[in-house]
Amino acid sequence: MSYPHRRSEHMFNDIFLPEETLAIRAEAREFAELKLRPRAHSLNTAPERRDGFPRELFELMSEAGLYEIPFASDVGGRGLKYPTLATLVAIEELAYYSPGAASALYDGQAILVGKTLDRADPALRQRYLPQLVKGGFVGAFATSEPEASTDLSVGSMHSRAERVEGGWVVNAHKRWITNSVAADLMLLLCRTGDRLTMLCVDMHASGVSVGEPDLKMGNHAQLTADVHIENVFVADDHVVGEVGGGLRAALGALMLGRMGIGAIGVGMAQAAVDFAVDYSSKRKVFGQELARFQHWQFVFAEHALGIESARNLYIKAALRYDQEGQAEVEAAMAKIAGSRLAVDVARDAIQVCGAYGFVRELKETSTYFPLESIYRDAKIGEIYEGANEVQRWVVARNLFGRELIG
Ligand SMILES: CC(C)(COP(=O)(O)OP(=O)(O)OC[C@H]1O[C@@H](n2cnc3c(N)ncnc32)[C@H](O)[C@@H]1OP(=O)(O)O)[C@@H](O)C(=O)NCCC(=O)NCCSC(=O)CCS(=O)O
Repeated sequence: MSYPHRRSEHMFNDIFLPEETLAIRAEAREFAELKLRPRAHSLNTAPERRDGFPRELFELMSEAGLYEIPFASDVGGRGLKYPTLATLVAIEELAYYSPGAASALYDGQAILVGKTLDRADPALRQRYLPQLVKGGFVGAFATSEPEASTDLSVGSMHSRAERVEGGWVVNAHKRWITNSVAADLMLLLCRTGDRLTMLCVDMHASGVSVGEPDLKMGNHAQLTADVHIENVFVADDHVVGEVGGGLRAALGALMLGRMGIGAIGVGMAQAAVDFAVDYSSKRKVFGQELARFQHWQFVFAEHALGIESARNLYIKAALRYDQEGQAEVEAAMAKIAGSRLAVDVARDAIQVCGAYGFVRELKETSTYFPLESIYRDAKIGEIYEGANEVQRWVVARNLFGRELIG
């Protein structure tokens, strides 16, 4: 396919972003154009397979230094002043071509795994984070279970670790675990008595097994699978944070992950708008271009407004986090706005493009079309890393107060 002009070039001004963030956007965009774009169609449409982990892309991302962006220089990172902001801008650029790859290889690897390790105790952090920054291992972040995901309370969690001398013996069954088919290390949330604890588990230990990847509606580049852990020993020095502090560790990382989902939604929405605006500016019906119909002008003007708002929201969430170390409400809002926008834009973009929106590959001309996969990929944003209903709850309890809302 021929790629459309990016409307964000003249519609969105990064005027208040620091120079370092602008440089990261340019760098990530160049990487996405050169390395991701040629692989995007296959990544976004090939069905999930156990041997389908996009290792080549993972290695290209490592070589390009993309995993250095979120971290401080003592672990080999860039040592940026606004690392979260830079990370989110990079994730938006990756998601423009492949939301699934952006989600698995950046949100999952760099944010959920990387940022959790970043806040682990110094020895564990130094042991693993420099390796992650160099692309030395694939990580997985495991909170969800067959019957626990939105509700991560102790009562709903079945995975558990029992105290033994020098550490813990773990028995667990986790579900929807991103990157697990290729993971070397997994951060596991489990019960330790009446509290939850996060443990760092060697995925090559005997007793760890990973199922076949799930066949999902979208995000095919993001492989998820069940993980079973039977009587695996985890030493005390592989507890992430404090014993009993696992939910705090998980929710702290998920808060950043939710900003990432917001940025992914913006990248997808921008890609869909760019394609649809190009198409509707050229395609004639009843003697005039689709874009001349006021209906479509209003629809896409609303979506331009939505992109402007959602992009500014994730930027604000990241900036606040970089300055104050907390941005729970902004992260929740950024996730809702970006993920909802992606679904809405993808639906309307397909509608205006008709069959050229619905098709994945036109056989007559061997041409690929992007909207079909964007529509499929968009839906999960409203669900994972804390369903949008939970995000509304987070906003509401800040609005009304915990005494009333809980
Ligand atoms: C539904 C919830 C919002 C309910 O939360 P709770 O009221 O049960 O929890 P809190 O009392 O608010 O907090 C518990 C604990 O965590 C600490 N905490 C909370 N927020 C933060 C934060 N932003 N940063 C750091 N720490 C935080 C808080 O201080 C408490 O610590 P202590 O107990 O005092 O030590 C909540 O349960 C929720 O958000 N649920 C959704 C869970 C979720 O996102 N599930 C998705 C799982 S992962 C996934 O989808 C796939 C990932 S993928 O592969 O991409």
